Amino acid sequence: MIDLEQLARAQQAIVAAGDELYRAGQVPATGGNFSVRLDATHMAVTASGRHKGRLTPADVMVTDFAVTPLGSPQKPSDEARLHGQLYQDRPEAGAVLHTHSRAATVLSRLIEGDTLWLEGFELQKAIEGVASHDTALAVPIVDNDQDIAALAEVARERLRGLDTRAYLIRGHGLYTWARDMSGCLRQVEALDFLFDCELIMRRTR
Ligand SMILES: CSCCC(=O)C(=O)COP(=O)(O)O
Ligand SMILES: [Zn+2]
Repeated sequence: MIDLEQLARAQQAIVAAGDELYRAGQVPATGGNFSVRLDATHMAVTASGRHKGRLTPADVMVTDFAVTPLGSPQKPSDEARLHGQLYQDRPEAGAVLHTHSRAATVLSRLIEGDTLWLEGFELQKAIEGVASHDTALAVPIVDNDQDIAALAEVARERLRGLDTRAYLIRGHGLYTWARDMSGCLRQVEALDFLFDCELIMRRTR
């Protein structure tokens, strides 16, 4: 049984996140998708194809973590499986944001390996679990795939056993998760700042 007041709060949080992220250039042209954990098996997630800067609560639907809709005729985000999988595998995840910024898109293409290493930036501490600028922050990278089930399996294997709060899909964008939506928004902002810094440093090397 879904708690309807909790669902309404989740819908509001997702609508507000879309507005903030669109204004920040993080989700152009309907890109991106967002979710909030509702209970042990369900999430509130954006419906597919919506403009993320112009969401209303009706654009946020309930599915289980296997992406079966609950009481909605709408189609969930094409990438909802990636959200559900994170809630299944990461008990610490209360909210998940997927964004398509320029920096995430370009930097993930410039790196040939499967990891972006960020080191020496004070803002690394904005990521949950990071206590010092002095530790290297690893952001796993997986190759993009239009087959979301296949992409989900590759991401699950890549993340297995890692204490991370984010990964990049090459040429596509960022997934990040946190205890709640405000932590998740902070991580999107911090990671994108760090991606920008890394791009500038690579240009000046
Ligand atoms: C035009 S963006 C292509 C699809 C995508 O990557 C995305 O993030 C949005 O898909 P959704 O089904 O969640 O709207
Ligand atoms: Zn996407």
